[in-house]
Amino acid sequence: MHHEDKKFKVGVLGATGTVGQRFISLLAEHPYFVIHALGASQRSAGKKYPQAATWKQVKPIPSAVREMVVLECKPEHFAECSVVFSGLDADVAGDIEAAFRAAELSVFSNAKNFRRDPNVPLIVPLINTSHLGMIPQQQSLHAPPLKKGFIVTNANCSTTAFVVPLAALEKAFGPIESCIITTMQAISGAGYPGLPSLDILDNVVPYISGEEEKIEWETLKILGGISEDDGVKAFDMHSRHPLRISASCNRVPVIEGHTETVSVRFARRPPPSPQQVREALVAFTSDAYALGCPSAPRHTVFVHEEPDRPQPRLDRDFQNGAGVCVGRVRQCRVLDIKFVAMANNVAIGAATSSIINAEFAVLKGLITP
Ligand SMILES: NC(=O)C1=CN([C@@H]2O[C@H](COP(=O)(O)OP(=O)(O)OC[C@H]3O[C@@H](n4cnc5c(N)ncnc54)[C@H](OP(=O)(O)O)[C@@H]3O)[C@@H](O)[C@H]2O)C=CC1
Ligand SMILES: N[C@@H](CC(=O)OP(=O)(O)O)C(=O)O
Repeated sequence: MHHEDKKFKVGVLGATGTVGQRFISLLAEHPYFVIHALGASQRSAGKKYPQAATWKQVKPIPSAVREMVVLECKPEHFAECSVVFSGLDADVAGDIEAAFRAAELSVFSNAKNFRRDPNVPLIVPLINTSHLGMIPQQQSLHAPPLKKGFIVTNANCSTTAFVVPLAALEKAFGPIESCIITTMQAISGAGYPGLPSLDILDNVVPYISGEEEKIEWETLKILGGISEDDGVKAFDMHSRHPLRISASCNRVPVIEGHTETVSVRFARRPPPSPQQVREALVAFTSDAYALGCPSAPRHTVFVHEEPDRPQPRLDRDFQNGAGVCVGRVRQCRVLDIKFVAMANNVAIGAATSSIINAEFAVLKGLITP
């Protein structure tokens, strides 16, 4: 679609990390974006990328990136970029992303720092791209008001895996009243080098700091709409139909792909049957795919019929990890319906989400060179 010289120049912040590396792999041959600058910590700045990063992707480092020198994450080094993708450590993402926004850059972030900001969209691109509608208010409330700069976040990777099927079910059958979720999360979710092998091999760790609270809170922002009162917009936090969520999070010895067991109760009585649920999940299509975002998956939710799927090792690369896999849709004797969901935590759980969000923003004219 875009010729090489018409592509948007983009930067990657946190370019040496797990998510940053996935950004680089995905952006290497992107139809809209071309990598122009890479940022990381002072430890990496000044080094050529291959010396700064411990590269762990299946594909080799793209040739153009091999010659790039890593920069400090200062906006002046990224002045020629229109967009930056952030895979920054949350300890530093807040201040750095705010500085990039103030310098009129469009920031698409994986970090948690701005997810709760009342003017920052928290977008899982397969379901709530409409929340981009908050950007003009975010820009106008900034001092001084911004013309091009903004921050868009994407969700926690565990939230992403189950909020997509939840959105599909709410679209088909109305509000969900309660939801119980248990996660089995991959080691790569903890970044590189992650947990020591002696902690995670032959083991399950039943605690991931802050994760359960994030899942329970983020889901409400993502599934809620945007309300408007006296011209002021606000995320409605699913408050018109309160949704109760209980999450239990576990780290398991899987390298990539978060698997989750989910049980839901619908407000509607009688509830839909397992077959109706399966059909609704299959029928669900994202606006991002309909609009033509190049990275959006054809199957937003792929429903497995085999009794032992999805499995992270077998299913995490299906559709380049950009969709959500669901299986074992069946009746729940306590709530209404239960199923298994699996999503690639580094792809749709992280870098792919930011990239689809940015593609959508390009197609909607929200990003200008
Ligand atoms: N991994 C996953 O599945 C998911 C991760 N996330 C979020 O994405 C972000 C990145 O995660 P992940 O890639 O796993 O983390 P990593 O620990 O693998 O990478 C962190 C990155 O941040 C950089 N960094 C650290 N300190 C500084 C600093 N002071 N200034 C500038 N850059 C710095 C590192 O650079 P250097 O190499 O120089 O130290 C590195 O590039 C986090 O906020 C995480 O919570 C979100 C969803 C899923
Ligand atoms: N907490 C996730 C990864 C992560 O970094 O999440 P967040 O971006 O919400 O901090 C995991 O450990 O698998």
